[in-house]
Amino acid sequence: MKTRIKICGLTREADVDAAVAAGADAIGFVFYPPSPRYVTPERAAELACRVPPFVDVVGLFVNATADDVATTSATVPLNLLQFHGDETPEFCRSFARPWLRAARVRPGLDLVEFARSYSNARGLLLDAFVEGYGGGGHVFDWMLIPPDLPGYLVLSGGLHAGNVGDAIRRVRPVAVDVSSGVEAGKGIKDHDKIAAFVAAVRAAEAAVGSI
Ligand SMILES: O=C(O)c1ccccc1NCC(=O)[C@H](O)[C@H](O)COP(=O)(O)O
Repeated sequence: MKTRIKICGLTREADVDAAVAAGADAIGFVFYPPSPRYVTPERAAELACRVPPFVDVVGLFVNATADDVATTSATVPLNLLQFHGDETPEFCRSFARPWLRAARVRPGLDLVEFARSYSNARGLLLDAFVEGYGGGGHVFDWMLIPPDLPGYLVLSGGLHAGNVGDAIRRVRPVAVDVSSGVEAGKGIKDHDKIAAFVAAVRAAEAAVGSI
């Protein structure tokens, strides 16, 4: 089965074009001001105009106010909201728009219980537990992922062309998400790394599919 790909933290037109051309299924904009990948809703709206139909535009929030989420959602044509902070299930559900719940994985976090409490999410994005909430370029221990995790699993955290094949073979996520692993610098994507990442995903899914 196809492993879908989200490229996150885009800030430039050329990088949006490169992600789309490489075959990304989703691109992500970070609406968290402390992040070096932060873009304003107005900037994201400009960038989103370059995204063709059937490529999702994902808006990422960390403990934003309901007004900020609503205002951003009215400014940018977001297909999915991604909540990456401490947002409650009620908060996540309150925008009448599909959403992803990020879980910052660490020992002791009951991921099955976490997934059940966010059962209305379109998917559970498993990321490393890093300072600054995300975008850290760190791999968490995939052995912490329970085999009976309900819902759709999006694997994130420190992925790159060199490890995403192993990630797909071991975890079998429905999608993978990457930011640092395809960058030349924070918020500056490396187009060769994007292409290499997508190629590695395609090679791995072909190999898994043949098993
Ligand atoms: O990308 C950021 O700067 C960021 C900041 C705060 C919260 C979340 C953030 N990114 C969320 C993502 O979905 C990233 O793609 C994910 O954390 C993986 O990042 P990386 O390990 O750098 O590939």
